[in-house]
Amino acid sequence: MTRITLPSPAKLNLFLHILGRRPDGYHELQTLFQFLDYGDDVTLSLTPDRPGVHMEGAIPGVPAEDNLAVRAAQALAQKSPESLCGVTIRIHKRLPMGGGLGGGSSNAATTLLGLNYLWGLKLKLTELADIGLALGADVPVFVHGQAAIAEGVGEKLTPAFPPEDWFLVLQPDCNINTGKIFSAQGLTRNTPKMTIAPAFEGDASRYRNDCEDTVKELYPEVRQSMEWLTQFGPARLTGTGACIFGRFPTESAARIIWESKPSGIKGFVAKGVNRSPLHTKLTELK
Ligand SMILES: C[C@@](CO)(OP(=O)(O)O)[C@H](O)COP(=O)(O)OP(=O)(O)OC[C@H]1O[C@@H](n2ccc(N)nc2=O)[C@H](O)[C@@H]1O
Ligand SMILES: Nc1ncnc2c1ncn2[C@@H]1O[C@H](COP(=O)(O)OP(=O)(O)O)[C@@H](O)[C@H]1O
Repeated sequence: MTRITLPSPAKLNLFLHILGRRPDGYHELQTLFQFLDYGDDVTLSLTPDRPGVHMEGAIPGVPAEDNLAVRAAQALAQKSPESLCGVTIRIHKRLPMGGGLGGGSSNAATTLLGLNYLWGLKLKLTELADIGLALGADVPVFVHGQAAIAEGVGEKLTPAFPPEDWFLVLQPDCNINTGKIFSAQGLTRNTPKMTIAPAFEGDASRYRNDCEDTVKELYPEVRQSMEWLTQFGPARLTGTGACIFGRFPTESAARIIWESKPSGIKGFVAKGVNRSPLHTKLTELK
């Protein structure tokens, strides 16, 4: 096979607690990741006549050399001593950038797994996750493809099995810089570490996103969307935002609210899944 198109799903942080700050300035987290059956598509085409890693169709605002998918392919190529044939990467982007849905990290993970397959490298998931961690804290969970509680800065993963509900995700019209949120003065940084059952049957009110108050204060667009969605039930921020989500037991319940949303706000309805659609697709191919 010389060409493959693979899903690159979104993630939600169903909760995100900040436990403290490390001496290097990074924050210790405890967060629950679940995937959505919605995301980008990544097409990888081997180019035997053209060595190197190339992008086809640029992503606005992201130079090819900074694209996490390109960087992932280059890092993977370095792992292999034998000469590999070139690759062209094309990304069909549906996920907003800087939305807290992990699109860039997911593109990197899909590229790592896809090229491991096309190049026949046979690296283990743990090896691919290590390569991915150097690109971003969220890459390893996408590489492993199982919903998980993440600790540390996101690298210590424990498989989790939260309910696979439906979500209405709203995309407030602002781009949030993760570093700005983590450096905010009023950010909660002392949430106690919890013991969490993998089935995650706990009382949801014990869990929250510690970035939420800071983000709502700095970005009124997020506060307004949150106020609107909260009319129908609890709404929460994913990652450091800007996207927020509400949870629903059925697709139709989520769609009814989606259809009544204020004009101008973007978003989508998707199902939460504990196994990444990327891994489901790769299993079908093998
Ligand atoms: C917090 C999460 C939860 O999923 O947010 P989202 O990116 O999804 O919104 C991620 O772990 C984000 O991880 P990652 O994607 O690696 O963060 P980056 O954008 O590289 O971080 C930008 C800056 O935020 C700060 N930062 C980031 C992560 C962390 N655990 N502690 C920090 O203090 C650091 O100053 C870092 O330089
Ligand atoms: N393939 C990519 N897709 C999206 N963003 C990318 C990509 N490669 C690099 N980036 C950069 O990573 C940043 C974070 O993007 P993304 O992972 O989509 O959001 P978040 O980390 O908030 O979930 C973007 O603002 C962009 O500059």
